[in-house]
Amino acid sequence: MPVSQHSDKTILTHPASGAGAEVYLFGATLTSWKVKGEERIFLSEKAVLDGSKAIRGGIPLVFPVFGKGKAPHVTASLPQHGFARISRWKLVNSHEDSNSVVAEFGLDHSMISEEHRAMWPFDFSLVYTVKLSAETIETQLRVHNIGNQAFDFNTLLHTYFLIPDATKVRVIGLSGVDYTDKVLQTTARQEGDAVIRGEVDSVYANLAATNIEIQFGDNRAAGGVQLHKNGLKDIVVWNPWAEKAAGMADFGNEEFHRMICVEAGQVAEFLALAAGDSWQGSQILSLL
Ligand SMILES: O=P(O)(O)OC[C@H]1O[C@H](O)[C@H](O)[C@@H](O)[C@@H]1O
Repeated sequence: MPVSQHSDKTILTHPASGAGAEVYLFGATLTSWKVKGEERIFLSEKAVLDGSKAIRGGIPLVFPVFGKGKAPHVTASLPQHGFARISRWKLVNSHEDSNSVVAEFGLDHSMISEEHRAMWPFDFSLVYTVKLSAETIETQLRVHNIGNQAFDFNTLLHTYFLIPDATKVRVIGLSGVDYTDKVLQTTARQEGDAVIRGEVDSVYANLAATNIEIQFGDNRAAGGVQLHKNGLKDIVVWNPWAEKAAGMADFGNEEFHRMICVEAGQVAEFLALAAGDSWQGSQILSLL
């Protein structure tokens, strides 16, 4: 079966190509994308997969706040990155056509904990669609305001890429973009490709470009992944490096060498969604 449901996760298989993906219902977190015989998504060997905390790796979904909300904003008491990544979603639909296999996951206000509902009292519905094709995977989030009052939200497809060597990776497509460096607590303009030489936590705001490349070395021959984004203005680049990694219980001490997060979303500013309105954003990953 191209889409099979197990107790805790959904497995998508693209029969003609052998490509595959796995999505945990907890957080609708995609934890694996295999294409051309290789895993492309980083999942920590220490990731907790029992639903007791956010999954360390894959594509956690950030909603409705990025990082920790700040008073007096209504998101101030929510956990870091919101509740979507720590709520149990359900598989609402699956289908296939000649090119792709699709699974759709849903989360709405009736499915989140009482505690989170009290912290963020809006009526919403999220639909997350994962579309696996022979050489690409598309992940799309739709946000529906089904209540009678407007709400603000951030969202982010917090993608952890599995890479051969963090010191060699280049993130292409950010040159000339202003960013907030959360490590140095400064703002700057990116000149040239973004590279990793230590802890990186940068929020690039309002990119005109829609294609970002995660190139594994100095040229395309080194391989890599293209991230094509749609309706998502901002990009976050993150690598915790040694010291932060050592302080994270669910991240192996040496794992920072083989991962980079390049995260497409709406985080520099909140988006406002009027009662009855919907919004959508997506990314398509493909190999370079
Ligand atoms: O540890 P988490 O809550 O999963 O957050 C992991 C990281 O997510 C984003 O990339 C943020 O920019 C970082 O500041 C944060 O450390």
